[in-house]
Amino acid sequence: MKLGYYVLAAVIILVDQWTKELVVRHMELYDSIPLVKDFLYLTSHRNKGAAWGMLQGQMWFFYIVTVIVVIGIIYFLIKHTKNEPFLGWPLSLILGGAIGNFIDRVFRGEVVDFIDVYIFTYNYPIFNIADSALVVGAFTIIIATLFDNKKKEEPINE
Ligand SMILES: CCC[C@@H]1OC(=O)[C@@H](C)C[C@H](C)CCCCC(=O)CCC[C@@H](CC)/C=C/C=C(\COC)CC[C@@H](O)[C@@H](O)C[C@H](O)CNC1=O
Repeated sequence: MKLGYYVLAAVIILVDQWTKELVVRHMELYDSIPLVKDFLYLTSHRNKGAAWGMLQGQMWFFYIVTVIVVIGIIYFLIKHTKNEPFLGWPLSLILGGAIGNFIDRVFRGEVVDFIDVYIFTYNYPIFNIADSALVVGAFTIIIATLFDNKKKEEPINE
């Protein structure tokens, strides 16, 4: 149970909450500031749901899922990072991201989003630092697990 993992999660939460506070304080809702024309904008947005605005307003569902995710990750960080050290930091990213959005859901009743990306003509749903940490953490674990399984399947060369 490395303290470093919790520090990483705490840093994610602080950066996430700080950026959301800046957006709430200095931007009107739906204000949009182009950072990179046709690609990256800072757009003040709110979401009462999950990814792609799914399950709008189902706050209790989100509270329960987040608490389960957080408890599961803390359990994993305590139990499993001894023999699988590579899992520690992606779990911390997910932990920080989940708590970051949880704080919004509890204190604002909605999540503050502001990272507005256009991939060619597709306007990807506006997200935030917490979402980024969640997705990076989740993908890292998926890929690491795939590689890990692949390694186990490879025949041992005599
Ligand atoms: C990142 C998970 C979403 C995040 O989950 C959370 O909080 C967790 C801790 C609690 C949820 C109740 C449970 C997760 C459900 C899993 C899920 O949803 C499948 C995701 C797949 C993934 C494959 C790539 C898409 C990702 C999309 C987006 C993020 O891309 C970077 C777009 C984000 C925008 O729609 C933005 O408005 C969302 C808003 O900020 C609230 N955020 C959440 O609900």
